[in-house]
Amino acid sequence: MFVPVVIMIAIATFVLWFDFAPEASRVPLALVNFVAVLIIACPCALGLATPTAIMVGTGKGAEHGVLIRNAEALEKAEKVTTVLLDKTGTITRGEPAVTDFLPTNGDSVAHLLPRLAAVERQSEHPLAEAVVRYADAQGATPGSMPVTATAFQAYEGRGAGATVDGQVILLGNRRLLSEHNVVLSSETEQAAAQLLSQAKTVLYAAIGGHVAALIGVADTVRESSLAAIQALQADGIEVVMMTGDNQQTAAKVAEQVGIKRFFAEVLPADKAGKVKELQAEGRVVAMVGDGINDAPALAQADIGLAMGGGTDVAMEAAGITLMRSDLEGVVTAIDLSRHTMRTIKQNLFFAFIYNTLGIPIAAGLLYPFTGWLLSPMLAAAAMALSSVSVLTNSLRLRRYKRTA
Ligand SMILES: Nc1ncnc2c1ncn2[C@@H]1O[C@H](COP(=O)(O)OP(=O)(O)OP(=O)(O)O)[C@@H](O)[C@H]1O
Ligand SMILES: [Cu+]
Repeated sequence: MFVPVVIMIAIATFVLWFDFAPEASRVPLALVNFVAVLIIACPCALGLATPTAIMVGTGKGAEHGVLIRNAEALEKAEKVTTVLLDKTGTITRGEPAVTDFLPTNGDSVAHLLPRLAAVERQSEHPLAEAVVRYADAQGATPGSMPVTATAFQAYEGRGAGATVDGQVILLGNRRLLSEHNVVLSSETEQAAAQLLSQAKTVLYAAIGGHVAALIGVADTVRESSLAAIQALQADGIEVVMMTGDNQQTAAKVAEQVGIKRFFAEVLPADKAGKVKELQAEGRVVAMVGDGINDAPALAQADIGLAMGGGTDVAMEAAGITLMRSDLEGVVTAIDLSRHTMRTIKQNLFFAFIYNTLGIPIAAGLLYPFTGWLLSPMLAAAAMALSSVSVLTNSLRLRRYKRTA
């Protein structure tokens, strides 16, 4: 579009000068102005406008621990209206630790713990690791035979199960037990409610179809989470939380960090669906997560941000990786995107104004009134100047400091 129009203007310039200029000088004048139009119209500044700003912006991001893998993420971040945060490992540290171990039917801890740990040793879930770590720290009864679990089964988003000493052991959330028709006594319910009220995750262990223990697991909220979430909200961005954890624990954590809307008990397979739901409400969604099961949601979101300490799968699915592993990076990414996009708009203006003002002058439009003509040399200088101003403007981004 641009090129044919410029060529047409150049040809028109030639023809008009040829027709209207004095006989003697009409060929050189027509030729010189023809060339001047072509030179001033050279869109090199236009071509530099976006990539230079993106380059400087990306470098600036890296300096602040925000690794931008694709330019598209940087361009889109300014349009984000909703930030969807995974709970575990994103808002919280993702270092769960067992704080309570409550046998519920008379079995001793020494009897239960090695059996439950044997099941969890075969699971890769962070909560399973917490149970194993706890069991190891308690020192499984010395001299006793190591317990082995067979027929291990992982229940996605619910827990795990295996057979130990010929008995089926189930370990996971409430849903896992309900699905296996294990009923809870009212005392057990109360003990669980007590743990839940402390923002702990409760794991229910059933042996042979009966509840045998409750395990309380705590994961602390990162110190920086609250401030980052408040900064986003102050910017008019809605912050939503999503987790596979239970309703009560989710509500507690959300409350601690000032989040009003959250989705709890979301199965791993449904996480991407939640992103779609928000997008269907007309929101531009940035998803922040760390786990393997966050990857589809990260890919579905308009921008995916992965925690640097998280899984490789998450980082691969995300356009941006936060090296400092805290939510500050989300604020920086969005703020940086705004600055970069503003720079790009200014650049396009600079590039465009040179061309649009330059072309008519080069064509000799002002000649009849002022006697002004743009020699090809000046045209070349003007063109170079537009590129220089675009570059200088992009380099201004190097002084970027986060404002929020
Ligand atoms: N190996 C396991 N052992 C015990 N409980 C488990 C196990 N795997 C899953 N669960 C239970 O299922 C729930 C959901 O697990 P899921 O992996 O979907 O999310 P999450 O780890 O709780 O957190 P988030 O979604 O915030 O990253 C856990 O909160 C836990 O109660
Ligand atoms: Cu040029």
